[in-house]
Amino acid sequence: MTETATELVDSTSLIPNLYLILLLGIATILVIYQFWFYSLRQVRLVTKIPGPTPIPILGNALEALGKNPVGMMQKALHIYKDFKSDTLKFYLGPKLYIGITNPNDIELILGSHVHLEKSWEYALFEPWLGEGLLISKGEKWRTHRKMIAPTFHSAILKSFMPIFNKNAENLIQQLELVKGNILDVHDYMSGTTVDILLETAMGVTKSHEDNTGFEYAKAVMDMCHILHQRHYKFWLRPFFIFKWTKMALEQVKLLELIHSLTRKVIKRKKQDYFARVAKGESSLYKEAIGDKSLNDEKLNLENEKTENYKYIRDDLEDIEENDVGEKKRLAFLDFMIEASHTAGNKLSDEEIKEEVDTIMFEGHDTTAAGSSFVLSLLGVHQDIQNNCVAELKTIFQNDWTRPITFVDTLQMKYLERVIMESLRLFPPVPLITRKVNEDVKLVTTDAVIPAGTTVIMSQYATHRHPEFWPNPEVFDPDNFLPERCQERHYYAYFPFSAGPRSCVGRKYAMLKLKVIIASVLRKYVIFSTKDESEFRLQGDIILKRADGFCMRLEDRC
Ligand code: HEM
Repeated sequence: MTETATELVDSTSLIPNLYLILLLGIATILVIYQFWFYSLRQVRLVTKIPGPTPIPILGNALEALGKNPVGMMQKALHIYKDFKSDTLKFYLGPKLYIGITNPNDIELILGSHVHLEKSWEYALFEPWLGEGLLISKGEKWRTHRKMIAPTFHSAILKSFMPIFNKNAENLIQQLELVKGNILDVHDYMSGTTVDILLETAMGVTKSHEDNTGFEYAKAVMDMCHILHQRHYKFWLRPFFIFKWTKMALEQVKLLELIHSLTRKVIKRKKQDYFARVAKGESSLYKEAIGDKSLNDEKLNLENEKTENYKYIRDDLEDIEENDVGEKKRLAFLDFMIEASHTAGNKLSDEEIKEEVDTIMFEGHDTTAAGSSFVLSLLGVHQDIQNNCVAELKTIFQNDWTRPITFVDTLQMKYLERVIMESLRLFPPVPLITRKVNEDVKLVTTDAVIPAGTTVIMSQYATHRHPEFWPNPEVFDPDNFLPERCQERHYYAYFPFSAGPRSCVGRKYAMLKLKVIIASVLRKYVIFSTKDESEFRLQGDIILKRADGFCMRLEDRC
């Protein structure tokens, strides 16, 4: 053989060798990875918990790849049904997630004063909400919650009734233009909810501030849209990737608009506050917290009474019906400014801004989806719609168009059950997560959830748990008759979460839902264009119908 021929043979035999070395290298890395992975304490502790088999390095991430929110929801439900287990585990990379659906286990997390920390996924909200109530932790969360909870006091909520009524009337005027046609009611609910929040949280209407109120409302809706996108397109979650996208530029603009208006309004509201103090006006916030400041023990008792038990029955019953005068009709923001000037409290302007932004975010999409599901279900279940109307007739008798009073809402017992049942089948927040910082021994299995794990609790799954709900898939408002509630495990139903970190706005939400839905029902008969089994759900931050909340409204004679 010539010298050139030998060189050629040597160089071609080198190529397969390189592949072989590369393959061997990868195999060795994978073996070492698997060895390391299975030696982790968190992995060893949960071997008894079932779940899809993770692949090296990626864990179970491929299950979600290429899926839109509808596909994600379907995939999650398939996995849950396939394993037929109350406890499931999965991994994103080496990160462990455990889903629990049995109320006895959920109580260990939600009922605890220890497991209060949100998981890292909530960081997505930080650029908008800063360290507002939804994501703050530790002492900051405790002190802020203590200051802010009284701003949702019944006396204050009652003062919002005229705003709820005025916006319900505006809604009806918009619906008048499209009655008889097929419409997506969510568009209308979303707009109305944002308008109501603008007024009740910030004291701003769309006509205020040279159109800035209008722009603000739109910016809130657009920001919610960006958050939803980042939620399911999980590769957009890390900021170092997201910051290169067009969406990030849009987010910067939207947040500039949102934050600058909030700051401007805070400045103006502070001047109003000092003017009220100079005039010696009495404070509704002080009335709400009572003369004594709330000490921790009282706060805990309040939590147990209201957060854990009362809202399942009529959480508004404790309010007397005496009118709150026009001059006292203030917004949450005014009350927060008062709170920040109440002895013992500390709340900077920036912190007030974060809390107002949090209310705008938390209160918007949740109630828009909640009310849209109620209307969709009433459109399907004509008999239940008729029962609601019969109740409204006994309340309003011959005066079918007058504004809805607070006392009226207390009498809407059947409608309340309808709303609760809708929140059971279609909870606007379909799952919540917590990071546990200590090991948690579960009640329903031998397993221990290791410290550092993200625990997922799905309202959607637990609200349909056959052990706790006799006909879980059937829409039956009587599930919320007092006697049935008493028999059921308290943590079988938690649309507003439960325990010390539950939704601070739940009474506000229930009151607003009653006014909006009763207003629509007084005016229109609702016809759904689809049967309930045809609703296509998308598992986003907020549960929605991917097929739209389509219905037709006809005049109720
Ligand atoms: C149907 C309507 C609503 C539903 C289903 C709902 C549900 C929830 C849920 C499940 C949580 C716990 C979230 C978590 O742990 O990650 C929560 C928290 C919260 N919600 Fe709501 N919510 C609703 C309406 C509202 C409204 C109208 C407001 C304000 C006006 C509000 C303000 C808040 C706030 C500030 C928190 C954080 C509480 C804390 O961490 O201490 N929510 N909500």
